[in-house]
Amino acid sequence: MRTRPLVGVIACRREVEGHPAHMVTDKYLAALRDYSLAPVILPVWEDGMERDLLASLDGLLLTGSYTNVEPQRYGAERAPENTRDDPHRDAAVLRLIPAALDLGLPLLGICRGFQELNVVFGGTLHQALQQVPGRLDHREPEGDRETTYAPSHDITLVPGGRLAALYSAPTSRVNSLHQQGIAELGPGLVAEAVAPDGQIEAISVAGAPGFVLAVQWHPEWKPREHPLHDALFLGFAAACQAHRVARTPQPLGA
Ligand SMILES: N[C@@H](CCC(=O)NCCCC(=O)O)C(=O)O
Repeated sequence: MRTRPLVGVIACRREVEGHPAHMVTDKYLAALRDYSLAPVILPVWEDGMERDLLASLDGLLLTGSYTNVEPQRYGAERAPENTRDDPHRDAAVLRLIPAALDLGLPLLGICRGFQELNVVFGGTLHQALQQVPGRLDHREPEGDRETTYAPSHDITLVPGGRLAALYSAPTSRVNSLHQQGIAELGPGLVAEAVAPDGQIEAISVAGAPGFVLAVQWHPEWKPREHPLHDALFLGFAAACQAHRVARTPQPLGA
């Protein structure tokens, strides 16, 4: 009897040894495992298989990536600083998100995944926050992984929001490894946390019945050591577990 909820994890398209490949860095998969979730890597195809894939899953994780959503997806000209694309992922995720929401699947977006949710809802992105007057430089600090994923700026949670319902403190301090960020928030999305410079750092979908949250930072980095990251994954895991129970036929008389 399967006990762990299955969570789809979107891949990035890469080339490995000259072959097209699908890639997910291990920390996303390890974080799901550490919260008793079973990760399933989802290929980034455009063949309409998303509903078949999602129908057997209990959650969807949209990971970060060093690539960016192509600017034409939100009607912008490419900025010179915007040099890394993944059109396969763009095409796949822009189909996966509506399908997951339609199925009522718990959804957690991280960094690029956060930006993807905004673009799917018709929002736009700053392509180089460090060039935007009044914005901090949100790019990752120089150093080893412990340095780059260490908390680097504060966030303030929006009182009464979905994120605040998971984590009671009004502020936290999060890591920051992104050059892009929300410019215009997509219609139907709700800001859940902001940085000191006003940059939106967490969003949810207005009226979504279940767990649908996306964050600009990286909670998958040692989540058990950071109370807010831990609260996010505990909330996501509980939602995926509830989805699995609801999907699993109960024996008569149970
Ligand atoms: N490319 C976008 C999103 C940044 C992002 O997802 N970074 C991920 C770093 C690698 C990882 O931890 O997965 C931007 O620059 O804003």
